Amino acid sequence: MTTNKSSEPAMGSAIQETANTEQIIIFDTTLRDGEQSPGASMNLDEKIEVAELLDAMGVDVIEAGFPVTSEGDFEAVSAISRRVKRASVAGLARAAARDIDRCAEALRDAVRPRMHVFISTSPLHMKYKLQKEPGEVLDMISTYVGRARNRIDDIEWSAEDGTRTEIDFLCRCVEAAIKAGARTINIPDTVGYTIPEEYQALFETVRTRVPNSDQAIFSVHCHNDLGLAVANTLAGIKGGARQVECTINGLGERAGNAAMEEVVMALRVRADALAYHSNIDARMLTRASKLVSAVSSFPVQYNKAIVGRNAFAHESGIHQDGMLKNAQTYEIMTPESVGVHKTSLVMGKHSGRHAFKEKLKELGYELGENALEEAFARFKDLADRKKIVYDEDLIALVDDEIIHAHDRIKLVALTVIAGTKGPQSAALTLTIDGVEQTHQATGNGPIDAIFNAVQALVPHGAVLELYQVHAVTKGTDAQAEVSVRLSEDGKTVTARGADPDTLVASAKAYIAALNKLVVRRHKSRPDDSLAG
Ligand SMILES: CC(=O)SCCNC(=O)CCNC(=O)[C@H](O)C(C)(C)COP(=O)(O)OP(=O)(O)OC[C@H]1O[C@@H](n2cnc3c(N)ncnc32)[C@H](O)[C@@H]1OP(=O)(O)O
Ligand SMILES: CC(C)C(=O)C(=O)O
Ligand SMILES: [Mn+2]
Repeated sequence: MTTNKSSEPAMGSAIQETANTEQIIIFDTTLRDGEQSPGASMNLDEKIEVAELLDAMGVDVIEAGFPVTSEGDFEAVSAISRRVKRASVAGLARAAARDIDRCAEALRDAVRPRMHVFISTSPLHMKYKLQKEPGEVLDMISTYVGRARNRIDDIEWSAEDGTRTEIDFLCRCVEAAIKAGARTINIPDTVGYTIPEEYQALFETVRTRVPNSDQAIFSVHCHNDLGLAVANTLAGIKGGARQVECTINGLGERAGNAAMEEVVMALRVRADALAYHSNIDARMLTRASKLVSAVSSFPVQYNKAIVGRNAFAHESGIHQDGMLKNAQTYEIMTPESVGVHKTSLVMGKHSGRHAFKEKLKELGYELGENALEEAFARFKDLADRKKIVYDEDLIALVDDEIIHAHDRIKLVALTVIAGTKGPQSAALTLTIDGVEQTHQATGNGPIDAIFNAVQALVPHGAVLELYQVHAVTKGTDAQAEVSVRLSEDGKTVTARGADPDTLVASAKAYIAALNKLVVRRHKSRPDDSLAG
């Protein structure tokens, strides 16, 4: 489906160049926090493939894993460190000697290694999880950030559960981390608890109150427990954060992390309101989404922003009409800008004439006004009965329309009683040369009953040589395509009928074959009457 891609910018929809805006560092944690999603484990080769794609698409920091957790994680971080040449490669470590030493070892071959040390700072986490006093945690920050810094220059420190931490204590922790050598300070919303205004204010306060805060880059790391991960991420940026931690498809613990594709495109599409940019090649977002979905076995929800299969699909007639006139009426970014080949105008029961006509044109059909109206009415009827109307369905429908426009026998109605308790019966109404006639017949099965009813209404001596059914498309609501071959006086005709109801398709096919036979007969016996 081709849509009119007007170059005229619509309000708020312009995709702007990023030259004069500040850069946001994109820290991808698909391979670490993303892999913490239950059931999302990836093997080594898969992780390497994802890391290479992240590197190619312009991710600044790739968090490759948590080396102390297992041999597999250690090997993944080591292997990715050897492969990735452009992005920084990060490994996670608790505030513990073994974690830090293992992490440094795993990052040994990285061109740009980063160690990410974390410890909880909220009263709840310190008391129940770590079972440590705040003073002990403060000391651990100094000790272990310092230990990490002795091994690697680029150290990030995270205040786990930062958004539920007392602000004075948080400021003291951040100050200690910077003093011990941390270059990046991450204040995660570990449990997805914060709201945008609060998160923005948190960054503003910490940056104002901590001495030497300008020596560090502040980072956001948001979880989606309340569905606010991306909103909070953007608020954190407004509060002064310049690094965003995110994952492809929003994969991550529980409800997931902020989705990279959403953050990147929010920055691009709303560059007028948010004066920042990332270095991500957005055209690779869809590919990355598909890869991560495949390797993690996590399906992408159909209506997922940016990368969901419906993100650029339109079914409603009014929207489709708008799209055909100017794509910006219903799209705030082009599908191409995120690597989707093109907008799709999905044909369904909400579609209108403009889209139907356009779709037929694309399939190679130019119908006159009357034929188009008739085909449209039949399409609506089909769409009412079928969830998705595929191109093949439309082709079957229009071919049927074109082929049968001049038929002398037409199907009007069919009611069949079938099931275990026979005999099966069919009540069939046809128009024969414009006159409506009905007959009820029984048979050995519903198809036999239908064919007997046809035989009664249009008596003929033709022999049924073939009856065959196949599905036009997939799914239990697929159209059945029935082929029927009849022979009479040495003449053989074959015809097809399609319908989601196999019995109706059978009746159509039989009637279509009779119509062809009538045409043949007509040539030798022009005055032949059809009705029985
Ligand atoms: C918010 C996040 O995403 S944090 C990252 C979460 N990711 C993971 O947990 C990855 C997988 N984890 C694992 O494989 C294991 O938990 C390991 C290897 C890390 C540790 O395993 P174990 O030694 O068996 O400890 P376990 O996981 O049961 O408990 C965690 C221990 O670490 C301590 N701990 C937790 N966080 C930290 C921290 N940041 N710094 C120091 N100690 C910490 C806990 O207090 C607890 O200590 P305890 O044994 O003295 O009570
Ligand atoms: C390890 C940290 C950064 C984390 O994932 C979180 O707090 O959510
Ligand atoms: Mn997290």
